[in-house]
Amino acid sequence: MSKLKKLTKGQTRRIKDNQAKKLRNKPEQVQWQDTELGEPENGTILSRFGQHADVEAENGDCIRCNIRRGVKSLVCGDKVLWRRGKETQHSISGVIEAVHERASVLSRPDVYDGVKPIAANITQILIVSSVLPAFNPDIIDRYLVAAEQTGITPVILLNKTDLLDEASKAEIEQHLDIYREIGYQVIYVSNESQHGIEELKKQLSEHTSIFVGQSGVGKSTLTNTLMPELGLMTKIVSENSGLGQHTTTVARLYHFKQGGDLIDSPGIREFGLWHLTPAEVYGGFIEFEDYLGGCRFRDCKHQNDPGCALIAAGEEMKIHPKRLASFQRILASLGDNKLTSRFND
Ligand SMILES: Nc1nc2c(ncn2[C@@H]2O[C@H](COP(=O)(O)OP(=O)(O)OP(=O)(O)O)[C@@H](O)[C@H]2O)c(=O)[nH]1
Ligand SMILES: [Zn+2]
Repeated sequence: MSKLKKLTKGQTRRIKDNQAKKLRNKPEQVQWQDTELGEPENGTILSRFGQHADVEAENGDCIRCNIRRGVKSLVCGDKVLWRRGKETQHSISGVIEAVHERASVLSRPDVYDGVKPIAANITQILIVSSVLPAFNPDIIDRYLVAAEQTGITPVILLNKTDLLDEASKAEIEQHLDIYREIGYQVIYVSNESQHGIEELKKQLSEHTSIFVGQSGVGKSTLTNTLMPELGLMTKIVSENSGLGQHTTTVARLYHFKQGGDLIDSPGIREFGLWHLTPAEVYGGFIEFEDYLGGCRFRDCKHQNDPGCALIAAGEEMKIHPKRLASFQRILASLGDNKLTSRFND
């Protein structure tokens, strides 16, 4: 362990100079007087960048705002109270005063703060799967566990149904029926044949959704099918210098024409890869709840331990053996049942 050395005078001065420089380089900070602001209005955060956020007003206007210092946490999807600036010559045209209570929050692990919220008020997580890359129930189960952690409803989507042949269809349908029996909703779609797209549009219309799933299952293609105008919009924003860098990394809320919202960002697409504890995995297999605490040993690993209530339930077909096997594989993959995280390594 190295001891912290006292800073020299020169080091202290350089740190101060750097801090002063940072403050000078800060983006435009408008100091609003109370009389320069309109009445508080409700709005939704479309995207947050550092000291600023884009708010959507109830009339659909998009206004770039400052954030009051008292607002401790603000992310895409937050419902806020904000005030419009009466002066319109600034690029920043309002102030966010307060955040309404969140119905849900999606957070990712963070080395400094433990967890960091990245989006709020998501009501539905669409777990996208396909036949190419091969249908993989273990990955779906892992996403289900992560979704259950957030309390946000997951829906399972099988994409690329145009690629299903008779043999693979029977096998996959059988597996998806297991999810239906547990109580999850399953939707079949294809971007290619448009099969199920109308049903999907209906499913999205009353919700704020995110698409998750392994690479190549068709999340981007689905987004393009549902929002053909989005590809164009992203391009225009990226070309508008100064804003482009934000649009590619920061979570942003988009509207579907037919109703409903989508939140997307590279960070959100990493959802499900975040660390899990054995207890979280157990909690994420919702049909195992009845057996919680029923094992003979308190530290039962549910692998081949004597008196394991889950193994007994699997043998009696009270829980599906395929789900039990997947549960056991996920637990084993956590590595010695210790916390594992790519972020905390
Ligand atoms: N046959 C068929 N191919 C599809 C369908 N949907 C998407 N694809 C193809 O699948 C490939 C991967 O699609 P993407 O939309 O890039 O997948 P993604 O999930 O966004 O992948 P990442 O961006 O890596 O996370 C592309 O070549 C698509 O053309 C479909 O319904 N049927
Ligand atoms: Zn057990």
